[in-house]
Amino acid sequence: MHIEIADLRRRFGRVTALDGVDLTVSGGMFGLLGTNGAGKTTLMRILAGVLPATSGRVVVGGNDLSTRGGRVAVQRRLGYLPQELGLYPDLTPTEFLDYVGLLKGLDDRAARRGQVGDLLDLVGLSDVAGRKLKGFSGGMRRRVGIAQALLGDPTLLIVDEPTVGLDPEERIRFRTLLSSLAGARTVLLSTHIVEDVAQTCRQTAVLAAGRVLFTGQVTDLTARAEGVTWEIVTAGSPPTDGVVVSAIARTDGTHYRVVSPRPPSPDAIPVSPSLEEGYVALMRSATPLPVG
Ligand SMILES: Nc1ncnc2c1ncn2[C@@H]1O[C@H](COP(=O)(O)OP(=O)(O)OP(=O)(O)O)[C@@H](O)[C@H]1O
Repeated sequence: MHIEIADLRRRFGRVTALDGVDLTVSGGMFGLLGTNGAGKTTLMRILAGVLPATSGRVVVGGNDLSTRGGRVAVQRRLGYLPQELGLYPDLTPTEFLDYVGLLKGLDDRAARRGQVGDLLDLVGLSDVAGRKLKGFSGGMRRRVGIAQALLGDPTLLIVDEPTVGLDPEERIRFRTLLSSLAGARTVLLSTHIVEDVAQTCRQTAVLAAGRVLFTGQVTDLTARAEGVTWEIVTAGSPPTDGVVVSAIARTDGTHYRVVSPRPPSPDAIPVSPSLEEGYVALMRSATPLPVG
């Protein structure tokens, strides 16, 4: 589903959460990166039709979100997993999904129950379908969350920071699930975890202080750190020039990877960057250096 955003602004009192966002999203999985407070949740909530924009234009699948008709049309084709999804602790996943299905207008009881069963299968929760939600781990809760978002077979799936707080194994499992859902759908994934985008998305955008700093192919964001990423191996003190992205202690010394416009030491070796290093290079180039 095609999304077109033009000069989108949203203020909360004196806080400007979105400050003139222009963005185009087409099918597949799209990663929205940004630090805490960058405006990701605000953008997701506007796209989901639960928060109005202050100004600007958002068109989703040909529907203008500034009109009620447009919002209703989009909500019919939308699945949304907000950052904080309230689950009813005394319900089982089957009961919870059945309830959300009713709210989404899936009136045919047998068809709804069928869909709930299929979705529990898809997210790997069939074995615990009869257990109360209050005993579920963070990863299991997130999987219930994605199942409720998928009720009604939406063509657009919006997921806000879905991997926060998950252990590494759960995180990998969850993002693999998201990738598998992106085939025929557009999946918009908001996150501050660069690795989630590196592993799942071809297209990405980076938000900072309510503005789009970058939008395009993930490989082009990685390329931002081309020629400015270095490796240094030393048993001495850490490099002070540039941003140290990783430090791994090995028998021959600590291996530092550094993003810096200049070689951070005479024996620094230029290396191929990762997406995380591309992100760091972008953020660094966008941050004015302190004067003096
Ligand atoms: N309902 C609100 N009332 C007042 N300020 C808000 C509201 N929602 C968001 N903001 C402010 O807007 C800015 C953007 O917030 P937003 O939650 O969209 O960022 P984010 O990128 O999703 O960050 P996080 O990853 O921390 O959720 C922040 O300064 C935040 O404090």
